[in-house]
Amino acid sequence: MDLKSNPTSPVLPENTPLNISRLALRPSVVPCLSPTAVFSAGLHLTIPRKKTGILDDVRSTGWLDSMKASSPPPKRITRDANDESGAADTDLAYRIWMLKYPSGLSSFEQIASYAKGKKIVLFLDYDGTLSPIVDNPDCAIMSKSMRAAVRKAANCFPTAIISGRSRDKVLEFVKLTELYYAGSHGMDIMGPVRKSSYNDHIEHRVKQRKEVNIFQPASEFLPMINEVFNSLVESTKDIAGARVENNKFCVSVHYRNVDPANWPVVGGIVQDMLKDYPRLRLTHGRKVLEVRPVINWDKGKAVVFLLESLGLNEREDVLPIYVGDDRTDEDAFKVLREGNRGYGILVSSVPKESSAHYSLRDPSEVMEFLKLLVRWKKSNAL
Ligand SMILES: O=P(O)(O)OC[C@H]1O[C@H](O[C@H]2O[C@H](CO)[C@@H](O)[C@H](O)[C@H]2O)[C@H](O)[C@@H](O)[C@@H]1O
Repeated sequence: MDLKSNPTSPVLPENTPLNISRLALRPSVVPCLSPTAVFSAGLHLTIPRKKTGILDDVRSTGWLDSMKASSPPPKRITRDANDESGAADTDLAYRIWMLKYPSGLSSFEQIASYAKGKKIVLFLDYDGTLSPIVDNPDCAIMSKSMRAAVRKAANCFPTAIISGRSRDKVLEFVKLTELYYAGSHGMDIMGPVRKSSYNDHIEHRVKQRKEVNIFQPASEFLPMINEVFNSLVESTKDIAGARVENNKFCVSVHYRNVDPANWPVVGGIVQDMLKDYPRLRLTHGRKVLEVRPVINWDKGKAVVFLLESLGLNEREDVLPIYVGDDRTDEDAFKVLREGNRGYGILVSSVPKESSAHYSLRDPSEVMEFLKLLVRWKKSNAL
């Protein structure tokens, strides 16, 4: 079948570029405060605009600015006197940002009181949430203590990992069979066996002596994704540090280790390639360009699908909690916020505009949060 010209449901009618404006950073949360930053009565910061920071507003320009803004700068190890004041400004901006996105740890009592009498369902992103961001994607190993925390959480609550990675890769990292897994940004779901309105795309399998449903709404894109993967490997092979990852139903083009002077070259290669594939689109992650099918499917849809498969969708007595760090997690945060269904928790060490309700600074805080949930569940079961 010629996928370049043959749309099928749930494929969108036309190429839908990333809506950068909805991901835009508000000037009031940019962390690089100058001494002239001004407070207004409503704890609002007025920050003179600078066009040099990595967190510059991404609305004004296209994909290149989006690439620059895609990940917080690495933490400095040494600081001079000026850096100290910069660090204080950054910390202040973070604390102000937390008024809007309170810490999931310090607000735990509030979350727990809302969860009382409800069944919690946990959704966890992988990179940047369960494992710290590292330079080499193959080395994003999950710590033993994090694995233990996830295992304990999964013994208390239905738990799913929703990742941009291929499902096999994320299972290889996490190594826990008691979870549900959604790879390729939710386009490859291994979930519980139950009736669902998505029957057309569901395949029933037995895996590890367990009956599971495999849901792959973009399965017909597989040959195209492979073709694009091979072509991107070839066209980026001479760019030092560039790395192309096959995530089964999407392709990641990493530029974290590419000299920033060459970012436009990487971006240009991906943009040029997309011209030949109008049924693929580009999204941005943390120092990564993601090429994926233009289908009406994302991590938010995957959350709803899994809730439905578990028989827990749209129930007053169910509280879904989604923890994630990336732009693609925003689709899930939105679903939870818009339907007033549950809580999104953004993992970020820098202020970011988000549809999440709460925040956690880094994976170590995610682990603490999971432990608190388990402790709370056990003390409530007594
Ligand atoms: O949805 P996620 O589980 O967060 O996956 C999103 C992407 O994560 C990985 O890339 C990111 O983490 C790498 C390891 O820390 C880092 O080197 C890279 O810069 C980040 O973008 C993964 O490699 C991608 O394929 C995923 O799409």
